[in-house]
Amino acid sequence: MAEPTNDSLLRRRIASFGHAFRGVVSALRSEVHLRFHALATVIVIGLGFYFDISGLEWALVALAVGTVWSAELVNTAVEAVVDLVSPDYHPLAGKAKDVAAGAVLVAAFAALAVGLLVFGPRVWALV
Ligand SMILES: Nc1ncnc2c1ncn2[C@@H]1O[C@H](COP(=O)(O)OP(=O)(O)OP(=O)(O)O)[C@@H](O)[C@H]1O
Repeated sequence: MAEPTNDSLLRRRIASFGHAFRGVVSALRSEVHLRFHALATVIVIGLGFYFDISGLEWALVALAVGTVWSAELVNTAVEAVVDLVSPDYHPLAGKAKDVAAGAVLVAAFAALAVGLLVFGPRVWALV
C-alpha cells in the first residue's frame, strides 16, 4: 500500500474538520437545548465585553461555555446511538441517556458557578 502523501493527509484532516462542523450544525438544528446554549453564549460574550473582564476571566468563561457545549454534543450523540441500537425500552438504554444528561447537568452547574463568580458582583454593583 502506498504511503499517504502530506497532501492527502491534509485533505483528510480538512474533511474530518468538515464532518465535525457538520455534526455541530446538525445538533444545533435538532436540539432546542443547544440553541438555548447558543443564545446564552452570545449573551455571556456580550457581558464579557460590557464589563471588560480580564484575560483570566475570559479563559474561565471560555472553558465553562466550551464544557457545556461539549457535554451537550456528546449527550446528543449518545441519544442518537441509543435510539439506533435500542429503540425499545431497556434499562441500560435509559441508564446511558440519564448518565449522558447528567454530564450536561454537571457542566451547566459548573458554568453557572463561573458565571455567578465572574459577573455576579458586577451585575450586583449596578442594582
Ligand atoms: N430506549 C429507552 N429505554 C429506557 N429508557 C429510555 C429509553 N429512551 C429514553 N428513556 C428514558 O427517557 C428519558 C428521556 O429520553 P429522551 O430520549 O426523550 O431524551 P430527552 O431527555 O427528552 O432529551 P432531548 O430533550 O434532548 O431529546 C431518558 O433519560 C431515559 O431515562
